[in-house]
Amino acid sequence: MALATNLGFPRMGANRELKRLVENFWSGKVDENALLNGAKKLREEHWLLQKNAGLDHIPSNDFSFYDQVVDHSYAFGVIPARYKNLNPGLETYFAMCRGLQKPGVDVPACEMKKWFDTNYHYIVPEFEPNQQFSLNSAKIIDEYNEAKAVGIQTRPVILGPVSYLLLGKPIRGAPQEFEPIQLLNRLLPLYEELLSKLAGAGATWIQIDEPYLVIDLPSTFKKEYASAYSALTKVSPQLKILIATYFERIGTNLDFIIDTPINAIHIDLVRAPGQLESILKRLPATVSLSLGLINGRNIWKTNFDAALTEAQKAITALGSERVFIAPSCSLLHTPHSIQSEKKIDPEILDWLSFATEKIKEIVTISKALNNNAQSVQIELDANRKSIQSRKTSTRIHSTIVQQKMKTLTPDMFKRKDPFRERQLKQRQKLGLPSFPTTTVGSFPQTKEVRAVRAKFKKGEIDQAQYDDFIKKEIEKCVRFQEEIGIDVLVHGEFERNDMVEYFGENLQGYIFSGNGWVQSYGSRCIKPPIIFGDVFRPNPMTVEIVKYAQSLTSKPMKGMLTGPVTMLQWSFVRDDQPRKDTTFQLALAIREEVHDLEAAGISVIQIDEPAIREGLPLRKEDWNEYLNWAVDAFLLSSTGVDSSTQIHTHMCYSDFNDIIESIQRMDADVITIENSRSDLKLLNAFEKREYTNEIGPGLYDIHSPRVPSKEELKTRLQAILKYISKNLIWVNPDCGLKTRGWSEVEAALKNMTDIAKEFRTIEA
Ligand code: MET
Ligand SMILES: [Zn+2]
Repeated sequence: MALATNLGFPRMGANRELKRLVENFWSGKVDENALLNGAKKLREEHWLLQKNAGLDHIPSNDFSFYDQVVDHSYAFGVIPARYKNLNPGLETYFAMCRGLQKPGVDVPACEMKKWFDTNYHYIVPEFEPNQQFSLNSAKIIDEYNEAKAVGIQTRPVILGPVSYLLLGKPIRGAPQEFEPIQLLNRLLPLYEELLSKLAGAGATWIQIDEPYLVIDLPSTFKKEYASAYSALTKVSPQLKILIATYFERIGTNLDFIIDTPINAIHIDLVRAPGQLESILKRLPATVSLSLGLINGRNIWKTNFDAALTEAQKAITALGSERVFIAPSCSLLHTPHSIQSEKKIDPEILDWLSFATEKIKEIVTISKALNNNAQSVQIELDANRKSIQSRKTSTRIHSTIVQQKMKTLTPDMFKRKDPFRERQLKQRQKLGLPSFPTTTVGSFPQTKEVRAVRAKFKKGEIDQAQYDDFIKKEIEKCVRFQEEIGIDVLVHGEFERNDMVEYFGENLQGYIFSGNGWVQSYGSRCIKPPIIFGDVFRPNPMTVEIVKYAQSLTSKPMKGMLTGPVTMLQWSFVRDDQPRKDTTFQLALAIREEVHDLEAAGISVIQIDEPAIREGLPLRKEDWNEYLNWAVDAFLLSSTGVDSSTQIHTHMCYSDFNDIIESIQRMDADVITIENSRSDLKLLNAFEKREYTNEIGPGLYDIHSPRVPSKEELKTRLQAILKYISKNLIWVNPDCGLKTRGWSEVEAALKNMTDIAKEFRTIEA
């Protein structure tokens, strides 16, 4: 019998109950008990949902209040010294996630990074050379027991020791030669202890995630993997170990684990379908194969016929008792269910499948394999119909778009003049001081702003009333920026629910879910729009608003757009054409908007590409192909302007060292970047490779409610000056301010502009 299995379920709940719960706890509206009870209820709901669907392996410990990696650090006692004096438990835990300011305490948060190539963020573990680990297995064991108490035998999920160490970084000041992986032997005994506790509690399977197995690793890692898994497989004969890989092909890294006596391997057959055959040939007779056939990163229905063909290959080679049917990765990256989607066009809704539906797909595929197709004939027929309907729908292809794509010429991918000449023209036109100040775009999306938008969407107020409200917000925002002396202003993005959704709503080829939320970091969720067809721009999207904002001030007002690669990365995208083609369609639409903004008198235009790096393929050999078209797409969107028009771009959470040539090739006149959470090491790239254009390295971290002091900002700017020449530096926060409150923003930006002014005189 092929088993129906899952690797992880989204934790937020059908209506983001977890978000509310956690945020209410942070603001003191509910106490710890209510938080714990609410979380327990959610976990139970999710387990039962999977059980009732008919899954054989249901995950536990896939729940988290913030992030599974920080949970893991907490469980293994990897708590940086700066949090050691806080109250143990949730205070320490959440301080690691978000920092903590209270009387006598002021600790910043840990660094946050993107989880491989997803838009999920994890908290980066910090290891000391002399790291002492200590096991606090309560969460993992309790959740296992909790499920058992409602009659569900779960398969606990934990992060594997090698990947865990590789995800972390040495603490500041650690000797150069120290690498966290050197701690493996010290860490393993605690894993053994944990596994033995789980076995003692009755667990029969454990899922150990080793996503690093899909990354390029030197062959010396065979030693680490071998020592880890020969130790862990010895712990208990009754506890079987599944090693999960996902997001890419395992490739030759299979050698690292194939000789260890593990019981099963999970592979991602959506991202890397080509790996099935070679793995089937090499799999030892004692090892089962978990087939990641259901896309855990996208929302389209699985093509059952295609999936069954693949699964059948595995069954023929291994026998059905050695085959698991599974999602490609944890379903964490998909929304909860399509059940609450009332507004999506029924034709398109019929093509979609979210986490809950994917669970059912897994079960149906397993049944078709185990019982014979007739037992699920209705489901198979319905699926064939949906797949066919999507293939042949007239809503997907637009001849106008196809036509436009054929008329692209090479000069649509470059600026008219080189940077130095543009810089002169822009300086003449804009007349900015040295150390010019700006912000990354958004200002606080207050409760009021969101409430008014909700009213508008429900039809409780009309367009004119809504526009009026937005205009007032813009005016307040402009006045504030003028008052504190910001040089390049923004309108504040109050009209935008989200930087991608807003543009998607104004483009053809997109649809929107009402409730398709996916966790991004902590309690923050995003609702990726869905690109289902050819993209084009029927009308200008931002011109009126930016024109209005410009009319309020004599200072330059920055037009604010989301770039093509980010539009792609943060949407659920078509899987029926190459990503490049979709991105170029987006780029062309943005190019038209840039053109219209310039024609409306806007001389500074920012095209945000925060996601360009996260789009990088996980395997280095695939990088060039991606970078070529990604940079081309940005160029296509941004180069149709006069040399005196200043193009900005913005990126966050990126390590630029290895893609600096591509960033240079993007040729933005100014780039603002995030660098305040991850020290200044990001700036190495700009220093060493002599990046030529202007740069605004984020002066402070906007992801935390802390207000940076002037001293702090000054020290940071001084440090930045060591990397970047003073006539190229811009002064700005490290990202948009929409998640912050006004009082913090006012205080922080005031400090920031004061420091810029000070530097103008010192450095003049
Ligand atoms: C994640 S990058 C955000 C950029 C956007 N312009 C903002 O300020 O919110
Ligand atoms: Zn950003």
